[in-house]
Amino acid sequence: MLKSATPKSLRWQRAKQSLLARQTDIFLSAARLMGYLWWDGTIARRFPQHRNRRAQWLVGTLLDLGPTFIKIGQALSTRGDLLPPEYIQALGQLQDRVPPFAADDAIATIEAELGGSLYTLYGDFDPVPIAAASLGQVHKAQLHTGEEVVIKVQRPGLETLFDLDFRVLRRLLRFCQRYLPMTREYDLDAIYEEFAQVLYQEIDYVQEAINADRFRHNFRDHARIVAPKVYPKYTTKKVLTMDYVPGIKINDRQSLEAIGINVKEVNQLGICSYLKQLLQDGFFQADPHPGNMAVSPDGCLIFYDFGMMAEVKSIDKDQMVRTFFAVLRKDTDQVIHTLTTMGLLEPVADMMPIRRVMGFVLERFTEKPIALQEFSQVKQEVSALFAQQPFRLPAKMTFILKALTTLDGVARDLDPQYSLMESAKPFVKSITVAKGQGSGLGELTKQAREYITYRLRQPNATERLIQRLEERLEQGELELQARSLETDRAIQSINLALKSLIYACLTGFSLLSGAVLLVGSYKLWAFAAFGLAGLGTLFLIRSLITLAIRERVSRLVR
Ligand SMILES: Nc1ncnc2c1ncn2[C@@H]1O[C@H](COP(=O)(O)OP(=O)(O)OP(=O)(O)O)[C@@H](O)[C@H]1O
Repeated sequence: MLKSATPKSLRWQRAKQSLLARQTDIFLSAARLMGYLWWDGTIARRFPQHRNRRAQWLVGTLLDLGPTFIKIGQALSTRGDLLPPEYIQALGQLQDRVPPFAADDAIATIEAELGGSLYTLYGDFDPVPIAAASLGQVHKAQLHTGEEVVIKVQRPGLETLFDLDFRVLRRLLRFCQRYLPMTREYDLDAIYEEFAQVLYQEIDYVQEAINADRFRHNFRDHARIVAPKVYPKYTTKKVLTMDYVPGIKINDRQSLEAIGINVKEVNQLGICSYLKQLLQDGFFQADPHPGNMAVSPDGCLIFYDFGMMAEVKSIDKDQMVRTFFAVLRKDTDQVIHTLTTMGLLEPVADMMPIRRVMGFVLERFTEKPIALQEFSQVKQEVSALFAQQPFRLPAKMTFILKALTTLDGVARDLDPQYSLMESAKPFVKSITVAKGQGSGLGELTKQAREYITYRLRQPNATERLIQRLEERLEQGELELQARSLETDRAIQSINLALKSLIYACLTGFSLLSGAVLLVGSYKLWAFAAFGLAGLGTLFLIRSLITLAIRERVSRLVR
């Protein structure tokens, strides 16, 4: 029997899990996290080192709680809008820190699932896994027919643990909805349902095999995109056997450059393959993190993981060409129209916030890399979008956004200056020169002509400035303050006249009081009142003189 080092036991790896013990663990961790987030957001706001420590605590806790929570952490690692940057950075490491499980357990699963002893099934098997992920681990092996393969084996007891965790999470959700009013802002039920659906789909390797076949079929004419071939005879719900296709991790820029791979080309390949998946096939890999993509020594892009796929309505080539040129022209309405056709946006009564966010994205991000922090500038619009009832960002759109932001991170690791439009060009070229129905050539000619006219009609710098000001006024970013010199002068004169009136009243009242006090033999008080009257007279004279001078000057100016 093969032996391997048994890794340190974590809480979720206990042989028997009771609902109560699991619930206590999860509730306590959730309470601590909320406390920490509150503390970091208020009292320790100016101490990033505290947040760093807490972020490390969170990573440790998620690892300790096991696969369900590691997956939640991975999903959260792209939500810079929800968590502080220190947490985001720490959660990014979750991918590489999942401990492997014992080879004996992997072998037991393979034998139970495929119904035979290991060496009747495979010619060779390496007990040391080449990778360990949250849901399974990957062993290299060889079929009796000689093919080099990898076997992805699911972690033992994963489905039972998922069932338990999702029951506890449902209870946690009810608790939050009942006792924490601020959590009612989020549609927690929808998030829960979506998450459960995605995770259960991910632990079904038969489904993953079907996805992999479909993906391979879609890229059958693209020699530089590789998806390993699956062996259905050696595949079940918990065991997946596929061709061994080694490669260099896509974000390992140094190793790629060392063997002479052009990272710009890799970016182009990645972005074009995603555009094809999204627009042409309507079937895309929703989790493009660096562990799921690699580059072969001859520069091909390898996709490994087909557990998390999403479907969208594909669009025809004419519409694709139209949309591409609309992006170049920064034509917000056309782009919104395409997204609505694809079911990625739902039309609402007030489309202004959507238009503004889209305008912002087209203006800033088409020519240069996306900087997520720039989104803070349109945060108001984004929250306005969510506040709009019944506005809802369709779940698929959140998938796409997650996929695109992850892909963008990978692309930027490779080439910090990459340009989305530049990298997309080969894809646009490929759809326009493709033969067959709706080849897009006619549309391309029409769009290109319109684009040239658009470029020629581009306003000069001053016109652009005026246009921008107009837009900002329309969108309420600027308020117009009209001030006239004439009005200003009139207001100042009225002010002075009012002051004079007040001084006159004060003088009169003081004189009168002085006289009364004098008659009543309050000499001292009477002098004080006369003094006040004198002072009032001085001020009165001064403001009357100023008023007269102002009058003169304005008459002269006029
Ligand atoms: N066919 C293959 N050939 C060579 N290496 C592979 C193959 N499939 C997977 N690997 C290696 O195993 C690693 C994990 O694979 P994969 O992403 O499919 O596992 P996973 O359990 O679905 O992980 P996660 O869901 O966390 O992304 C990959 O990063 C890659 O290094």
